[in-house]
Amino acid sequence: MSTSKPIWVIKLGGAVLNSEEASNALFDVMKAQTAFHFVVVHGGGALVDSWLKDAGFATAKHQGLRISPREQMPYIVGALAGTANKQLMGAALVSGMKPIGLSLFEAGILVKQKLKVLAQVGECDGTHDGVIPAMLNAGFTPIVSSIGLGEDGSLYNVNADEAAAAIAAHLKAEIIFMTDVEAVLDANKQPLHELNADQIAKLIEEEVIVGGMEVKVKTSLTAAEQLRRGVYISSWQKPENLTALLAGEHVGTKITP
Ligand SMILES: Nc1ncnc2c1ncn2[C@@H]1O[C@H](COP(=O)(O)OP(=O)(O)O)[C@@H](O)[C@H]1O
Ligand SMILES: CC(=O)N[C@@H](CCC(=O)OP(=O)(O)O)C(=O)O
Repeated sequence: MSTSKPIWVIKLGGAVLNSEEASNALFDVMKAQTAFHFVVVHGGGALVDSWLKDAGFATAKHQGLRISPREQMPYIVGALAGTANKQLMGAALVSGMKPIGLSLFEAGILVKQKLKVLAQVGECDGTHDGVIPAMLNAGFTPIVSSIGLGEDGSLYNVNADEAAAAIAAHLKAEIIFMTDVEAVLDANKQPLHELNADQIAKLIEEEVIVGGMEVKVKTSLTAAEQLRRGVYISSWQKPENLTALLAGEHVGTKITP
């Protein structure tokens, strides 16, 4: 099914959940941009950290991905597909949008286990039609968590940047990664305006880009290669960044294929 307008996938890092002002302002921008359809894909890593801590679990990451033992999944799913998703739906509603909360399955993305050592961490593994085009045509704004379902019906925790990129590829949509820093920073904490594959590999090797940002730059590079154009990483802290990016202006770091 095709849609009447170009689609933009907006990946929102989970820290936006701590700023009602920023999330409301971002949805105000989307509401005002009537020439586009928007699909919001969100994280919530910090919320998961706090829920797991409160429940008495230790949590660890491997190359930016949270090792997700089966017994922790109720908390991870509850935080991401529950509280984080519904909180953002509330913000969208306040901006006059009609939000619909989805997981990766309804968004058309199938998931399988990534690596045995990461337990219930999923990776995107194929697609089916999903409901997003129908929802967009019906006037809804999909708000998608990064919780996925495997073929056997078990729940998986997918990194939200990877989830957003898979949805954008599936929908043949454009994508913007909005995070809690203005740009990718160099070893002197200065913003990098543009990065290509070689520079990314070097900065990861030198451990200048680490953790969540390592996943984000790698995923952005794959998305840029698929789209055959630059993909931006910038901050949700300034909602005007989103307006500028939609107008084709340079904000933050451009990852080039
Ligand atoms: N070179 C770097 N430049 C900027 N941020 C970096 C860098 N390396 C690691 N980071 C960290 O990556 C974080 C963003 O990744 P992450 O927390 O996964 O974001 P999000 O939740 O928005 O997806 C930043 O807040 C910063 O702490
Ligand atoms: C497997 C994995 O690491 N999943 C992430 C999903 C949330 C996420 O990616 O949140 P941000 O976008 O806020 O970083 C996690 O559990 O933290």
